[in-house]
Amino acid sequence: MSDHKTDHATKMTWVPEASCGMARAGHLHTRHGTVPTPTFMPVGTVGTVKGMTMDAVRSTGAGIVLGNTYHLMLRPTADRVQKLGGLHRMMDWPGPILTDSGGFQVMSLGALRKLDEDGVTFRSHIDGSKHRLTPEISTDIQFKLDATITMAFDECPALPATPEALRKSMEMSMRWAARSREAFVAREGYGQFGIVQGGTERDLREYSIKALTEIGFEGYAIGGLAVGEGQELMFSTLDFTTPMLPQDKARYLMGVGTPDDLLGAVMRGVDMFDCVMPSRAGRTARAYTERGAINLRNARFAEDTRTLTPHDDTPVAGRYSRAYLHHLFRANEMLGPMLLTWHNLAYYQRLMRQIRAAIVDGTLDALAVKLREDWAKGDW
Ligand SMILES: CNc1nc2cc3c(=O)[nH]c(N)nc3c(CCc3ccccc3)c2[nH]1
Repeated sequence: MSDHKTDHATKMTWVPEASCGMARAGHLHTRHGTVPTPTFMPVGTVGTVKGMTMDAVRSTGAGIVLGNTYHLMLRPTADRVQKLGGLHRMMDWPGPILTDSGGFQVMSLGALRKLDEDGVTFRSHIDGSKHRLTPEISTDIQFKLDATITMAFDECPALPATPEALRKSMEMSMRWAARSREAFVAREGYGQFGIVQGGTERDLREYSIKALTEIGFEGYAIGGLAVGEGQELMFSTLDFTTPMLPQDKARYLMGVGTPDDLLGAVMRGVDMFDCVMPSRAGRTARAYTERGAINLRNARFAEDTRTLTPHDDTPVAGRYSRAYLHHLFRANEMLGPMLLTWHNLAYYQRLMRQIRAAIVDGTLDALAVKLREDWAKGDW
């Protein structure tokens, strides 16, 4: 008797369109719409992409936004989000939403925590109250949030770590992945992603992929990276990890990254990305441009009448001078972080569109050379 739960494959599918070397262009079809990949997903941790209305987020071309089990279970709680109609209704975002499972945030945010085979007990960084996350609790919270894509509950070990410690952590995450899948309620157009662990060890990554693909998920995330290992180790880990993943499922590299990280990871077969950098940089006067990043608090921008980028495809890009943004940040005006977050997210979306178009017309290698040259040139 087959296990009906896992056989009842949800209709979330990733369909390839073109490839260029290891890079792929495709579409992710979900209950809340279809998203072209490669795609960059803005982080909306507590039900908001900080400083942005969802109309502004949509204007950048973003397709999927992220939410966070850890933050939302603490405030306003999963039950209240469910009462408010789920994240889509509460945030007024009709597109797909991916929520992380919370384990990563507990490790990096939760002050005191106790980890055991069953799950993790931790105290809220907001009011010190005690909470518990297990694969079942995390999966149920993501159901109440009405996440389009649910992430398996895992442990993301800090690097550097010994191969033995990485193996123990990865094996527990694989047991948790099976429990997460068991707790997942399959619905038309919804999906659950398994998270590959194993640090930078090829044999552990191989074991993890085997375990996850035997369980069967609608997509696979590469976890355990972007935790300080550096770009070289991240890329070398991708070099042997992505080829072992199923060709017909989306791959999501968690927590990545800078524009140069995105380019290199797409060229190594990754389809989906998330990173707080463009948003966080927007709040700290750091602007991403075609010529690298610049700090708008710097006095050299005080009378610089140029815009941030030659493109004028967003309400921000072609309208505001560097001098004005410099003034807003010096004056600590809230419009500064709002406009610069908008600009940075639009830059990331424009970059992903450029990369995707180059995959489709087979010119990705030439684009990579051009992008890296321009980033190295420094301000235009
Ligand atoms: C910045 N680097 C970074 N490395 C990560 C590794 C993991 C990992 O191994 N497991 C899980 N579950 N998440 C990770 C995350 C968080 C990504 C996220 C944040 C916000 C919303 C939705 C998703 C990571 N982020």
